[in-house]
Amino acid sequence: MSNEIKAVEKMDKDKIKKAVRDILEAIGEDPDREGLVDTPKRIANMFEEIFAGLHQDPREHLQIFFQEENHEEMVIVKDISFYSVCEHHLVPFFGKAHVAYIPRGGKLTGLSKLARVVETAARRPQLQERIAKTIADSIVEVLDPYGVVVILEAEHMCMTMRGIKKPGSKTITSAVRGIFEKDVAARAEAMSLINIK
Ligand SMILES: Nc1nc2c(ncn2[C@@H]2O[C@H](COP(=O)(O)OP(=O)(O)OP(=O)(O)O)[C@@H](O)[C@H]2O)c(=O)[nH]1
Ligand SMILES: [Zn+2]
Repeated sequence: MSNEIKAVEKMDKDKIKKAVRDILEAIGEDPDREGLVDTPKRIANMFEEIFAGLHQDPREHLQIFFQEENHEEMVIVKDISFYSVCEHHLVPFFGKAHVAYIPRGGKLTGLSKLARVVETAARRPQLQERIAKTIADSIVEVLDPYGVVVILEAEHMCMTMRGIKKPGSKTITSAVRGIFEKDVAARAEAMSLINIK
C-alpha cells in the first residue's frame, strides 16, 4: 500500500505558530495587535485537529471486525459528512462520502468504522480523488471483500471563494474495486442505493 496512508509523527506546533506569525507579518498585518496575538496558537491547535488524520493509519479502524456466518450481501453507509483541506491551496473542501462493500465469508466491520476511515483519510492535506482511493484500498486490504465502491461529492472552497469562483459546483469522485469493476449490475445496484442527488 502506498505511503500516503501511513501515520506520521506528531506535528511541531511551535513551528506552526512561528510560520503563522510570519505570514501575518508578510501580508502587512500587525501580529501583536489584540485580535491577532493568539491567532498563531489558535491555528496550531486547529491544524492539530483538522490534520489529525496524518497521525493515524485508516486501516487500524478496520481491525475490529466480526464474523457473521454467510453474510455476503451489500452493506452501504451513505451521507457520511467529511471536511478536508485541498493540498493545492490549503482551503477546505467538504461534502459527503458514500461507502459500499460486499463482505466475503461474513467478514464485517462496524458501521462506524467505515466513517472513521473516511475521517482519517480526509483529515490531512488532500486531493478528493486520493481520499476515495485511500478509503477503498484500506477496506480491500483489511476486509478482503468481494468489492468496494466509494463515492465522494464535495464543494471546493478553492473553486468558490477564489480563482474560477463557481459557488455550488460539486465534484464527484469514485473508487471502485473488486466485483464492482466488472459486474455492471452490482455496480448499478450500489449506485442506485447511494442515489446521489
Ligand atoms: N484533481 C483535483 N484537483 C483539485 C483538487 N482540489 C483542488 N484542485 C485543483 O488543483 C488545481 C491547481 O491548479 P494550479 O493552476 O496549480 O493553481 P491555481 O493557479 O491556483 O489554479 P486555479 O484554481 O485554476 O486558479 C486547480 O485546478 C484546482 O481546482 C482535488 O481534490 N482534486
Ligand atoms: Zn484547492
